Amino acid sequence: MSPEEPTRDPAARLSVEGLTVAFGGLTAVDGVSFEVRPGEVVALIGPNGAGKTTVFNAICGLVRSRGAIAIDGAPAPRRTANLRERGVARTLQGLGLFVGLSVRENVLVPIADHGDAAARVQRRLDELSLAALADTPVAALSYPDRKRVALARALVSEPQLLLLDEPAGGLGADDIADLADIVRSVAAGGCSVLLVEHHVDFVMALADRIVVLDFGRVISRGTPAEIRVDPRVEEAYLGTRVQDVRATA
Ligand SMILES: Nc1ncnc2c1ncn2[C@@H]1O[C@H](COP(=O)(O)OP(=O)(O)OP(=O)(O)O)[C@@H](O)[C@H]1O
Repeated sequence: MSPEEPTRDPAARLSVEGLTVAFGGLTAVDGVSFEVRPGEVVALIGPNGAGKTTVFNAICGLVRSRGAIAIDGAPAPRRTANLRERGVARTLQGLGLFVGLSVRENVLVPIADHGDAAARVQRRLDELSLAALADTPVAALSYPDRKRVALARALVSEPQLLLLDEPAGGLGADDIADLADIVRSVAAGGCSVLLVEHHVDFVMALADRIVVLDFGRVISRGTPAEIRVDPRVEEAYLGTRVQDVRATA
């Protein structure tokens, strides 16, 4: 296994090449390259501060970057507002929900001007077991329920590329298992998924491929089975998460 990017796939849904992001004197992301193919689940993992969220933010045009980011072979839009038109949706670590609005109103936001919006919203509410909470204000929901609302809101626009920032964070084992099922079914429908995640068991069970970052650079890439036995990953984590990685082997 090598941290080098394999030959570029012209059919990649997301292609990131030589991505570099600097904040003042700090190079937070340094020459990162990877691809996500249609229907594939790719996870970005790495220790705190490795640059994972910055890669996401660069893909979404939220930070200035160098290098090339392409969606379906064409340069990614530089403005977040245009991502949806290109079939991209993301969830945020902070969820970004309108807590005074109901579940249904929150999920409606991205497609409010579509003629079939109500039916599409209902379908996502059913799929994510949120129908019984449809008219409840988000402020009254538990954190796991709020996370499902954020996922429903991302899915309602029927994205071709779904970016998930720490989707398992703050969830218990049952909710994580449900989440893995939902992500698998989204990918089985052809949507590509890129996720940033600290929950190693979740990643190992779900991802087709993993890209490991440390200090802004790709230090390893491969299947979960390859990542588990890579000494470079162990060295980067230097602690309990490596034991987690091994425990699932
Ligand atoms: N807006 C910013 N201004 C300055 N430095 C930043 C900014 N955003 C991130 N950084 C720095 O860039 C580096 C990468 O941060 P980033 O949040 O991408 O890491 P991460 O791998 O997502 O970490 P975590 O797992 O803790 O969320 C860190 O050193 C961080 O302090």
